[in-house]
Amino acid sequence: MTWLDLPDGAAFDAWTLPYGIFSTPGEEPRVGVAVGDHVLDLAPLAATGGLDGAHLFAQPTLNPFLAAGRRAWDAVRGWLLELVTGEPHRDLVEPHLVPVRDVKLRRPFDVGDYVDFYASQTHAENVGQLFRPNSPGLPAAWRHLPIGYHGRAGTVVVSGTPVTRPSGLRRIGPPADGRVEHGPSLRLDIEVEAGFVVGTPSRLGAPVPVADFTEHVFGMVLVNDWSARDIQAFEYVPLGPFLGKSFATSISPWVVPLDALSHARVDPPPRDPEPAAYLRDADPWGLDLEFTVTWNDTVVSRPPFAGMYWTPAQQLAHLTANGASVRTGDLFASGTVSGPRPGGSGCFLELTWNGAEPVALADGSSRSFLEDGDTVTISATAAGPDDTRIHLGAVTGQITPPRSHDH
Ligand SMILES: O=C(O)/C=C/C(=O)CC(=O)CC(=O)O
Ligand SMILES: [Ca+2]
Ligand SMILES: [Mg+2]
Repeated sequence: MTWLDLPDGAAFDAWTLPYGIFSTPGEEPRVGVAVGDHVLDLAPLAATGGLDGAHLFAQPTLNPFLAAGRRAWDAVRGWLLELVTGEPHRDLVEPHLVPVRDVKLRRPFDVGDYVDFYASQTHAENVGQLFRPNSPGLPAAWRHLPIGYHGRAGTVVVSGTPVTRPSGLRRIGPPADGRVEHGPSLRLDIEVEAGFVVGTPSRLGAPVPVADFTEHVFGMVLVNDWSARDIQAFEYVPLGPFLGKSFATSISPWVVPLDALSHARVDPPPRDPEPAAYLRDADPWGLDLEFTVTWNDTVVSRPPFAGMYWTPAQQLAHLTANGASVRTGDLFASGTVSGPRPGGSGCFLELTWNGAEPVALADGSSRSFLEDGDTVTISATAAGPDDTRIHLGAVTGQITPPRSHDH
């Protein structure tokens, strides 16, 4: 279906066509589209190929293209699909393919507001048991609305950015001892999530109906919501996560357009109770995505996204239900993706049951939480055309030691 010579394996195919920001030595960062092991340099291709709006791609961020809206996104994707599938376009396209090994990938968009949800029932029940052993499993509101919190947009970093181990106040010893100390986190964790990127803004005072999701949301990134469990567990009552998560949130460099996920739509789980009218959808859909979590060189889990209780469209409807508006570049993440079966944990808190059941890595070592020098890579696939699975890229990060005066 494509004239491109694509490598086998984990690379993007000629259908996914994700957008990112890349630079080459001595040149300005600009918009690229990933295919195989190449990046398509969109601005000069659009200029020579006669596409309107080439200026949207000679930019150091995707925001102008995100703001251009659904009709522009559809037009550019249609044009790209035509170019990569039609052999006659080869001479036009080939001069604008840059080997991915020669480029530096940047944070793909300027993040407006960042919201993190809590949509996996398994994750909510597990964290409930571990953090609140004497309380009911799910919080009272959980089945009525998609619980979330506003996170820190300014510390959303692109894949590959080192993550410094945060320091903070945490309990030492049994809670009954009441000892609290300041120091480097001893329970540094990951959270596997899908992040949704807003293109078209909404108006202040005008909630976004569930059915309008695709008018506003451009696409998806992979998210690692790094979490310092000891700092979080001490600080979060009653206002929620603060310093335990705000030090860094990593996203993949490539934003996969929603249209590339059209074959991955699945029915969400049954709802009980029936949600309020503003959260109902005539045609509700979740996504069949499968994540893979690699800790150093060992695959430690494969969290499935299809069973997430609240859908991205319900999350956007909820986020705006009080009249709060969204802006171009806003990011909202699904919440930790943990499936009900063994091997599906989306964080190490659950995988190792708060350290009680360490995991063995391929090098013979074992882990409960992250150590300095550890690298975690989260990749994902989705159901694609013709029963294929498409690759959605990866988000990776390595832990660097705490700043020296924090010891
Ligand atoms: O249940 C809690 O107190 C905390 C839960 C989390 O840390 C998870 C969070 O950030 C939301 C999510 O990713 O699902
Ligand atoms: Ca999270
Ligand atoms: Mg975070």
